[in-house]
Formats: sequence, C-alpha cells, structure tokens
Amino acid sequence: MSRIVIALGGNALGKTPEEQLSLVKNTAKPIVDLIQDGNEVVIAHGNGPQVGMINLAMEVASVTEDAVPTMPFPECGAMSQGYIGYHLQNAIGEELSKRNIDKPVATIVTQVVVDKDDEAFKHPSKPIGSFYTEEECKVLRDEKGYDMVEDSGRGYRRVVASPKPVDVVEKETVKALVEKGQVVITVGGGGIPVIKEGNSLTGVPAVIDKDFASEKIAEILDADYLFILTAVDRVSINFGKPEQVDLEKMSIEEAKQYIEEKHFAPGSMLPKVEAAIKFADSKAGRNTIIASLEKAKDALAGKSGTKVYKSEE
Ligand SMILES: Nc1ncnc2c1ncn2[C@@H]1O[C@H](COP(=O)(O)OP(=O)(O)O)[C@@H](O)[C@H]1O
Ligand SMILES: NC(=O)OP(=O)(O)O
Repeated sequence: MSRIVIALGGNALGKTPEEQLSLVKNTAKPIVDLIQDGNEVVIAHGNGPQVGMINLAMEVASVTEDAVPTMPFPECGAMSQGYIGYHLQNAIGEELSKRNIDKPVATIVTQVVVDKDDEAFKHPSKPIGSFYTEEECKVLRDEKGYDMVEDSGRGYRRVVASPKPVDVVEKETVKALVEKGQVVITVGGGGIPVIKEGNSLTGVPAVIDKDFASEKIAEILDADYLFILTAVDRVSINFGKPEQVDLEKMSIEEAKQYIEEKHFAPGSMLPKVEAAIKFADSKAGRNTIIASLEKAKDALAGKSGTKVYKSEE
C-alpha cells in the first residue's frame, strides 16, 4: 500500500461545466483503480480555465448588472475549488459505490500560504481563462488592464502572478481525513493563495501552480508518490521533433540537465519536472511519476510514465 498524491491536469476536467461533468466520470476510473488496489489517494487539480472563466463572468456581470458586486480574485479561486471539487467528489463517490467500496470522499476548501515578497508578484506568468485573438487581446489589455501573453502559438491568454506555495493552511484537516482512510480533494487550483500576517490570512490575486502545490502537500503528508497526471504517457526530450525520445525514467541530475537544455516548455512540462525534482529530492524513497491519466495504474507498476528519482537509489 502506498500513499499517493495525484495532480490532475486540464485533460481531466475540460473547460465547460457540461464537458467537466462528463470528463470527470472517466477521470474517476483510474483514480478508483488505485484506491481499489489498497492505496491511499489524495487528489489535487488545476483551475486555470475555470478561474479565468469565473473571474471574467463576475467582472462582466458586475459592470452590466447593479445587483452583482465586484468579486475579488481569491474568491473566484475559492469558487473554482468548490465547482471542480463538487464534480470530482461525486464522480469518484459514484465509481467507488459501483465497485462496492465504502469510502467517504470530500473536498476541502484549501488555502495555501505564499510569501508577500515573492518575486512572482512582479512578473505575472500563469495563463488563465480562454484563448483570444490579437484584436480581443488588445481590448482586454486596454479596457480591463489585464496582462496578456501569446501562448505557444495557440492565441493570447490573460496571465496572473504565480507565487510558490509556502505552507498549506488546512494541512491538519487533510492529514486527519487521510489517516481515517477517507479520499480527500485538496489544494484545488494550487490552493487559494493567502498571505499570513499575525493571526490573519488575506487572499491575494494570483494562481499557484497546482504541480508545486501538489508537491507541497505530498511532502506534508509524507507521501510515497507524487503522480502528475497529464495528457501524454511520458516526458520526452526533443518533444515534437523527429528525434523525440520518450523517457521511462530520469534521475534528478538528468532532469536538471534536460531543463538546462530547454527540453521542457515553460508553463506546461517545465513546472511538472521542477515539482518532480523537488519531491524526489526531499527524502529518500520518494518518487514522482509523470504519466497519462489513463495509465496511472500501469505507471505505478512501472509499465508507463516517467519516473523521476534520486540517483543513489
Ligand atoms: N518535453 C515534453 N515532454 C512531454 N510533453 C511536453 C513536453 N514539453 C511540452 N509538453 C506538453 O506539455 C503538456 C502538459 O502540459 P499542460 O497541458 O500545461 O498540463 P496539464 O495536464 O497540467 O494541464 C503535454 O500534454 C505536452 O503537450
Ligand atoms: N492552478 C493551476 O496550476 O491550474 P492549471 O493546471 O489549469 O494551469
């Protein structure tokens, strides 16, 4: 039996409520496979498209409707956790019931402490929401003051600050539930970023990378594995080129070398590999596996995915 923290990527959730409701039924299956095999599973997920959608909807509505107040960004992050968690916990609960596994599933609204002096606040880098044309991008920049960037030839997207996670506020609650054998969904969307001053926590307008937040909760829970589940079966070098090589494993040293050689795209594979290195390096026996959602069970058996490990093991 292993304790596994799973970070779910965008392909597990889709972009619209209808798409999400349908996709999470498939997402639940490989997760429940791991639970059925006796593993303790904790689930984290992204929220880039969802928090962008919620924030934009609230902004538009607050301008056009007197009855709708301006909704601060951290509250939009909290809404995204609730909305995604609601779909995920029901889908996982249903899949568990179908297999006659009696286990409660719950989503914890989770806050993650960040450093108010994190340099990331000066350099917005995390893409959220939809893709826009160049003309739409200009309108959003001028009228809403959004920071916009071109995203890998796919169009323009809004970017917000993405500070690193320092601590998880609700960690004792998560630990207690995991110890009781319950399935927990936590640090959704990387957690609601908060700054701690004295006894108070204040939300800040930012989106923490879910791969880094998943790594943080995996360390806190002393997990055996961090599973970063995405749309590709393995991490590659020379990705998308004729000489592409899909990797079964890489040591921390090799991974760092590949980062220097720029094999991993910033904002997509790079944070996953960085989170993988951090977890594998944090304590002997801890491994990260970057794999596809569908092949999570094969990845645990060493038949799929890319394992990132400490070389002396
Ligand atoms: N070196 C690489 N190896 C494998 N995939 C890569 C690499 N560089 C970029 N990618 C792309 O990164 C994607 C994963 O990033 P992204 O879609 O942002 O993740 P998420 O699943 O968290 O939403 C893969 O599906 C792939 O298209
Ligand atoms: N919070 C976060 O990392 O979201 P995405 O995975 O959707 O970018």
